Amino acid sequence: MFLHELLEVLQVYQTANIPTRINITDIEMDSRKVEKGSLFVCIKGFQSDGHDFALEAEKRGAYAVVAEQHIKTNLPVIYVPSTVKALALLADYFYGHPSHDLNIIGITGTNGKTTLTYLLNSIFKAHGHRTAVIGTIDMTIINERYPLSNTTPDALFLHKHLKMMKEKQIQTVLMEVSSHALHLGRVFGIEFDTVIFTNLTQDHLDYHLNMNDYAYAKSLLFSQLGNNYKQRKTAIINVDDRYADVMMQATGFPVVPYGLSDEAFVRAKNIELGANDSFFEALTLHSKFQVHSKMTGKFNIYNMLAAIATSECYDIPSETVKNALEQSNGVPGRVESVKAGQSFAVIVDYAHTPDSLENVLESITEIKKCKIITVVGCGGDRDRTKRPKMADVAMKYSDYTFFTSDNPRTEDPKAILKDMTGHLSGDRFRVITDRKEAIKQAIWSAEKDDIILIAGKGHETYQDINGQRHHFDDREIAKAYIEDRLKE
Ligand SMILES: CC(=O)N[C@H]1[C@@H](OP(=O)(O)OP(=O)(O)OC[C@H]2O[C@@H](n3ccc(=O)[nH]c3=O)[C@H](O)[C@@H]2O)O[C@H](CO)[C@@H](O)[C@@H]1O[C@H](C)C(=O)N[C@@H](C)C(=O)N[C@H](CCC(=O)O)C(=O)O
Ligand SMILES: Nc1ncnc2c1ncn2[C@@H]1O[C@H](COP(=O)(O)OP(=O)(O)OP(=O)(O)O)[C@@H](O)[C@H]1O
Ligand SMILES: N[C@H](CCC[C@H](N)C(=O)O)C(=O)O
Ligand SMILES: [Mg+2]
Repeated sequence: MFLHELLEVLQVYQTANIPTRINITDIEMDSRKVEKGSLFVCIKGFQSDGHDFALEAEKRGAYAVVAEQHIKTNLPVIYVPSTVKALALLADYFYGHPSHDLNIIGITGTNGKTTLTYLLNSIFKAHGHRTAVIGTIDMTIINERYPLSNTTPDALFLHKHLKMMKEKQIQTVLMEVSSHALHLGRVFGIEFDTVIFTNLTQDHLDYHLNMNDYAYAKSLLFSQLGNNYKQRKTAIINVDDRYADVMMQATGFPVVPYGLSDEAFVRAKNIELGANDSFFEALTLHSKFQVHSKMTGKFNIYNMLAAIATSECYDIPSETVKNALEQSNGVPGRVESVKAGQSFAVIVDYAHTPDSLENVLESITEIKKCKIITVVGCGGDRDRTKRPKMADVAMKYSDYTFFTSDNPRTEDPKAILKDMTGHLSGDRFRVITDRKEAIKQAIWSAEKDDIILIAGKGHETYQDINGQRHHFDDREIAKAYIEDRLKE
């Protein structure tokens, strides 16, 4: 592809010093991946600055560089105001606008994104679509799984893999869109067809200045839905959330409000929440049907309503939606039971925010027969202000809590635990830094009909300590200790 085409994409017309007939064979944002013929885009990061690697890119054979500040190199340099946006636009063009030919459903919100991608994936598959999922657990293209290091990968990765999906005749892509991704322009240039807002509660206040700043980042998904009103696009919004209006105001496209209040176009009535299942009657503008799901918790009713609202926009028959929801076994690491024949329940859940922890504990409280024992920690290098709040939530609902490490990352685990528990007193909790030991003690302390909640790491199969990932799976560890105890 000639450089002049890419310059047009960036609307850079003063090209006197740039030989425009250079043939660009690849676009890279990481100097270590540059090969002969690449266009290297310098991105300012949190650890390093891509502008410092232009020389390395040149040595590796780059043909040109895109930068937002002055750099020294013998290569032609295209200066732009934002290299992040330039990267997204270039990638979109270079890979042939793949998002235009795919049905892309973007989901944002503090909690429920992964769950919703799974529910929608089941529904769209049942409707006969070839699907792909991009999110926290991995990227799945039909049945092939690819690990990801971010919930929402960078723009270069996204446009490249959307092209791959198009080549594999994927029709529908279900994609989690994190607030970091929106703020850092990772989804810039992606043509979404449907966008969904689940909810907004506290998280990531290490990154966003405050809740309004966080809400603004989320609203970008709605404002970036486009402005070609001839296209069929929809925003599906949880109308019960206090930030619903922020999302609604950000788009001019039709909004389908869902929730439990009367304003919702897609609602649930006669909700019954069981220990391992739930029942409700779904009411939409066009249909009414009953759902008996294997998932429980009021928050999962919201997730199912969002899935129903979305399906209706695609005219998926309610029978298909009902069957897919009823057959869904939920999501790995989300309210996942660990069973090895013990007389008490063990639930592993990914709740890592005050609100999700409260939701899951509230649901467990509704079904409890005896004590609730919680094992929970907070991740390092993340929002510190959520730590005491999560501890308070754990104490509010649990008879006994083991506070322990999550992923300490580069922080001292003891300092994280001090942030969580420094203000607590009494004898209803213990601090055990070693997560394995905390799980062991929780399992050995449980009595018949108690419920143990192991929160925070869900599906994760590692623990990040000082940048080193060690194999660690709450479900495996819990199961092993239950089996040990049963042998006694
Ligand atoms: C804070 C943040 O989002 N950081 C992301 C960022 O990394 P960074 O800014 O540290 O990058 P950097 O190492 O400084 O590098 C800057 C530039 O220099 C380039 N470089 C660097 C070294 C070199 O030798 N040559 C070179 O060219 C890099 O390729 C890059 O273009 O860019 C990386 C590549 O895209 C991301 O993987 C990384 O996410 C890190 C791992 C992360 O933890 N992010 C979290 C906060 C995050 O994004 N989370 C959300 C989910 C949140 C949620 O909703 O729960 C997510 O979407 O994952
Ligand atoms: N709609 C919801 N509202 C509130 N809490 C929820 C909702 N759905 C799930 N949860 C809780 O939040 C946890 C995380 O759910 P899920 O993984 O679906 O969210 P997510 O938005 O993908 O999170 P992340 O930002 O980490 O990717 C679950 O384990 C559950 O405890
Ligand atoms: N996507 C979230 C995941 C948090 C999971 C929790 N186990 C932790 O490590 O803090 C984040 O990066 O903040
Ligand atoms: Mg997720």
